[in-house]
Formats: sequence, structure tokens, C-alpha cells
Amino acid sequence: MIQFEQVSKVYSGGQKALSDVSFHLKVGEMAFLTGHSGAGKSTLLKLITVIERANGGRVSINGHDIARVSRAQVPYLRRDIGMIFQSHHLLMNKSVFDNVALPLMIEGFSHGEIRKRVAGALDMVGLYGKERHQPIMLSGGEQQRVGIARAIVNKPPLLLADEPTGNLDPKLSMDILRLFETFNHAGTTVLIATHDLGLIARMKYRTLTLKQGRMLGAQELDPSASVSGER
Ligand SMILES: Nc1ncnc2c1ncn2[C@@H]1O[C@H](COP(=O)(O)OP(=O)(O)OP(=O)(O)O)[C@@H](O)[C@H]1O
Repeated sequence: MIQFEQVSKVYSGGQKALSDVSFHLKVGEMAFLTGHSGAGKSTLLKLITVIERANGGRVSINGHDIARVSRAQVPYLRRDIGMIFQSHHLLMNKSVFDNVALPLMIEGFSHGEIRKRVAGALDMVGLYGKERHQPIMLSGGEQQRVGIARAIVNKPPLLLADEPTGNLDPKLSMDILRLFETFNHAGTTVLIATHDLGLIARMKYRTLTLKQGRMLGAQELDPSASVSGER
């Protein structure tokens, strides 16, 4: 589903974020992406969502070279990707309902369908009944879960999460991971960037590890790549 071939990314200020990164995430796979702070995890996710573009190599989704996707086509590509951000990017002047409904409104769903799907998504993240709340009235963890509900409400085939459990206690973190697992079992491909090695250890999924912008191969996985408690 996602293929990186010798991908590099240098930001305009000259900051090298990714060097020669290659990996393949198969359709229906669930994997973790880890590495120290500044290793390039967010950058890698931004290349998939075309928030940033690579300077070298090839990024493809379902065989389509992203470099060939025009600016006008980017919104169509993003419809198939549920993105959960580190800082959940909620619209603070809108209700929880409006925030979660946004992807469905953009896609032109009927009001009835939107109500049904938003209620279902909020139920899944344990926020049923909070539709009319403003995000400001919610805790950090609840706001994070609104972001997760928004990402999954249109049932995208690909789910990307950047530190989705950063604001959550261990119990809620595990619940959210189990939720991702449920989507994965239903066929969604899932990639989760996280520092939480404890969480990774408890779930038996492939772990992609970045170190200073380079992807470590299985033979290079060394204990010094451990990043728990760095933040
Ligand atoms: N917009 C930007 N402009 C310039 N440099 C950037 C930009 N975004 C990230 N970088 C740099 O690229 C490198 C990788 O950053 P990135 O955010 O991808 O790391 P990360 O692994 O997600 O870190 P964290 O876990 O702290 O979020 C860092 O050195 C960072 O300073």
C-alpha cells in the first residue's frame, strides 16, 4: 500500500530529515514507526499525506507515484487517509459534532448519514453524548479522541497516527490501540508513530525504527535505539 524507495527529505533551511529511507507497508498491515525525537517520524507521515514532498527517491501509495499527484489531486488522495495528528488540530470554535463531521461534509454525505456516522465514531472512542460540547470543555485526552473519531469517521483504507496516545493514560492508550486493531482487522492499513515502547512491546506488530533520518534494518536494531522517556 505504501512504498518508500530510497527517499530523502531536506527542509528548505537545509535540515536533513530523512536519508535513503526504504520500506513497504502492505495492504491490511498494522505497524509502528518509532525513533528518537527528531528522527523523522512526522516527516515520513507528512510525505505520505503530501503535506511535504520528498527531495529524492520515490513514495508511492497503491502503486501511484506521489510525485505525480498534482496539487489539485491532493484532496482526493487525502480522502483515503485518516490522519491523527500529534496536536489534534481541532477547530476550537466548533462543536465536537462539527469537528468529527467535517470529512463527511466535504464528501457531501446527507445530514442523516452524517448524524449516524458521527454518533458511531464518537461511540467507538468513548465520547458518545458529547456531540454538543466545544473542544475547550474537554480534557486533553478527550480532545485527542475527538481527533481520532474525525480520522476514522469516513472509514478510510489507510490510517496514520502521529503520537496518538501522547495525552492519554495507559488504560486509554491501550483502548485506543485496541480500537486501531479493530479497524485493522476490518481491513484498514494502519501506521502509528509513537515513542511509547511499552505500548509497542505489548502489541505484536512490525516496528519500523528511524535513527537520525535513516531506517534501521532488522540487523541494525540495537538497544541504544530505545527512546522511552526521551520526551
Ligand atoms: N518544517 C520544518 N522545517 C525545517 N526543519 C524541520 C521541519 N520539520 C521538521 N524539521 C526537522 O526535521 C527533523 C525531523 O523532524 P520530525 O518532526 O520529522 O521528527 P520526529 O521524529 O517526528 O520528532 P518528534 O518525535 O519530536 O515529533 C528534525 O531535525 C526537525 O528539526
